[in-house]
Amino acid sequence: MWDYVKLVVLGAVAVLAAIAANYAHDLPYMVNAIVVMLAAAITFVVVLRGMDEPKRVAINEYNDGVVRAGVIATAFWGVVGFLVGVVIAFQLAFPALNIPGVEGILNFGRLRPLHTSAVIFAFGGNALIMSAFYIVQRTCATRLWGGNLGWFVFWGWQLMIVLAATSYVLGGTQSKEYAETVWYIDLWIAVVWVAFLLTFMGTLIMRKEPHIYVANWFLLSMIITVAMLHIVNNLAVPVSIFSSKSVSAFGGVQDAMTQWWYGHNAVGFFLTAGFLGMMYYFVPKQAERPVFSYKLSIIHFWALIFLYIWAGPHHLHYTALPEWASTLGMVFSIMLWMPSWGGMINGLMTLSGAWDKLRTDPIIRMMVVSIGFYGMSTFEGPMMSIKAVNSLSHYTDWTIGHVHSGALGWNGMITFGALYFLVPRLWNRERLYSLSLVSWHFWLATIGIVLYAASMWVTGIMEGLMWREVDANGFLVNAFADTVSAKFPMYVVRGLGGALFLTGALIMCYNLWMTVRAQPAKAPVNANNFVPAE
Ligand code: HEM
Ligand code: HEM
Ligand SMILES: [Cu+2]
Repeated sequence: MWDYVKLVVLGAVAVLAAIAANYAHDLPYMVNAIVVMLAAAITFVVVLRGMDEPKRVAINEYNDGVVRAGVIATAFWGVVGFLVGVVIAFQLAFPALNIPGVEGILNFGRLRPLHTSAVIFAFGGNALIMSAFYIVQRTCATRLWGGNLGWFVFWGWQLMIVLAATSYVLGGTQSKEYAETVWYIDLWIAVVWVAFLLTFMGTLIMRKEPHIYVANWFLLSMIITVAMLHIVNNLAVPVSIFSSKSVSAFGGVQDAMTQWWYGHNAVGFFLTAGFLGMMYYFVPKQAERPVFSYKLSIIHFWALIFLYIWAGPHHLHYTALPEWASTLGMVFSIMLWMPSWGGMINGLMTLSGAWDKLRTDPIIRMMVVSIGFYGMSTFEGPMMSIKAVNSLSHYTDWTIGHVHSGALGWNGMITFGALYFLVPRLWNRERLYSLSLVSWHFWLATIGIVLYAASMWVTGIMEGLMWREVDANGFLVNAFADTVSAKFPMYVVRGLGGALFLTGALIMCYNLWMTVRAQPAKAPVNANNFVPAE
């Protein structure tokens, strides 16, 4: 019966999407409608073919299939996102790479949001979803709640990524940074995200373990806050149901403030709180030590979520924003330094008594460097939020360097650590294929990040100073183009740093692939964790 309902819904969606494609006002809308039509049609066939198959029941407590899929998606989108990053880095160094014939699709302006969304939402998002599903099952000692809802979240998220990517390159955007997706994709994100919340909450409620481990607090706060930020920032009225264009519910400085309330907390909850959830689970596991101070982790949690939400105005210093709001953002950002370092210390000190592992275990080394970069970027951030500093750093590459020491160092490295931790366990392998390849990855990534961050500090401070320089009569000394040409060598260095980082990620993919293919399986396994129902 349920399968018939699904078929009717999917069939209807496919037909409606075809009609929408026919009436489309613009190209991104039409292509998106065709993608939806194909996705619905493929799902229709999958459901239809599955109808005759005997239903199976789980014997194993955990639903690991969806986590395995998440691991593959994380690695895949990571490589795609880093590759686009390297391309746009070289486009900035060599403008000729904005190739004339395909300029409308592959120029810097179209590829930049493709990069940011690919790394944050496709790579980071899949990393968060799969770790949340893994961690919540382990720490609650129960199977993921909601039957196939976890799979809906997984595939719904991949569909979102494909829709976003195809619309960006064709010019579909609502021009809000990190929230470029047009209105109907935003609606879909809300649906998938609520399903994610339900799966996670349902599992927490069904838990067999009385205590809720702190990693789950971080993950849950991430899911709830992102839902709130996403919905408010994307409030808009579509121009037509057949158009990708919409009009924002906010205007002027209110629009800017809402956007940076969103943008800052996307960093605070998506790229920080969620990844801290990963840290609080995977670091103690890999180190085989308990969290250094559980009490500190609770203080860290409440202080972090209370302070983060107020700091958004530091993105709008010296704009039309009222002075008091800007000062408020600055003060909360500076206070934020403390819980951030509390978390860093808690992560690092978890290794106390196991420091020797730094020599023997390249995965721990990766996690430690990740926490180190977390500490560094959460020191740099509060400093940049001070108005006097921001008047130099804002609009310069210093911001870009700050972003990537957080993104590559913290988010990238902790995710790599988690992937190395998970693959042997999820595929029942004795060990990773090669630890020396992990070491190679570690060094390539670390050197890549250092090249990236250092070159951006140099260009950032240099261009900030050049923009300020005035002669004795008060006239500006440098034209904007002078700063651009002065930055050229450093842009090449940044591109090379990115290429090293990407190479490391490719080595990781090979290593993980060989772990699954070539390593002996552990004692008897029932790969699917399923048996026939009778
Ligand atoms: C191979 C690795 C990477 C390279 C080469 C790279 C390169 C770039 C480049 C060239 C830009 C545009 C800078 C500009 O407009 O001046 C950029 C922006 C950005 N990238 Fe990356 N990136 C990489 C990885 C990542 C990762 C892993 C993340 C996040 C998890 C990330 C997040 C961002 C963000 C948020 C921006 C926008 C920054 C802003 O507007 O201030 N990148 N990246
Ligand atoms: C205590 C923690 C942090 C504070 C107070 C902070 C503060 C800041 C400040 C002041 C800016 C520059 C705003 C501007 O001049 O436009 C900024 C930009 C940014 N930061 Fe942080 N930061 C922190 C941590 C992080 C971390 C850990 C990450 C990444 C994982 C990160 C990602 C970003 C991004 C993506 C931007 C660029 C936004 C844009 O203009 O597109 N921040 N941050
Ligand atoms: Cu911010």
